[in-house]
Amino acid sequence: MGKVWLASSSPRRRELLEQVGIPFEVVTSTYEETNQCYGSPVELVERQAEGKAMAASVDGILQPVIGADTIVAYGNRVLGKPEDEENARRMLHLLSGKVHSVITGVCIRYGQCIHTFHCETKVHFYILSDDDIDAYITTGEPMDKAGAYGIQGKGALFVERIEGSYTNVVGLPVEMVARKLRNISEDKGMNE
Ligand SMILES: Cc1cn([C@H]2C[C@H](O)[C@@H](COP(=O)(O)OP(=O)(O)OP(=O)(O)O)O2)c(=O)[nH]c1=O
Repeated sequence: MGKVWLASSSPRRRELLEQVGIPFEVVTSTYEETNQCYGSPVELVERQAEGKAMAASVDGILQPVIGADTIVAYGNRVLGKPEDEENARRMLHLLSGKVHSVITGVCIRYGQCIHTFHCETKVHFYILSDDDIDAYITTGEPMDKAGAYGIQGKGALFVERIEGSYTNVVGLPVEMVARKLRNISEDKGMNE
């Protein structure tokens, strides 16, 4: 199948593909994200993942193009990346001592075919003090991450346990992606 094209500016998604040895190139996507939830959180992330994959500047290529979108869902609230430090503080207060979901939508566009799926991980947070939250915000780590924390960084100290995929929380469920890519390439082989 050769290299996949990753329509993402997220360093985490690159690192995850590198970690498991999936060869890739990064391409830019002109898709404008929204956290307006017109349907369920799953519909939102899947639609945004499709938008990112479809808006990647790779017309006519024969390799798979991957777009992904990660959000935090708590009750009926959808948390994307915080707009500012105050917003990050509010998000972390909301998640303190509670269980939330991290949902990543993934779209793999391959020729005329679009394969869209999602992965959900439940994350249990310890109770966080105001001091914990303030100290964390000064690290700058929350600002480019959905839900205002990074499980792969200092945010790990907030997490009591997770149920489901760890890589999904970091931004790309690579175990699902690898399996889907293998299925896609096997189907393609059979159809040739
Ligand atoms: C919950 C959580 C999220 N995140 C990150 C993963 C995603 O990069 C980010 C959510 O933002 P996204 O909009 O999914 O992705 P992005 O804007 O970083 O990259 P692109 O749209 O170009 O693909 O939050 C972590 O790194 N660690 C975590 O623990």
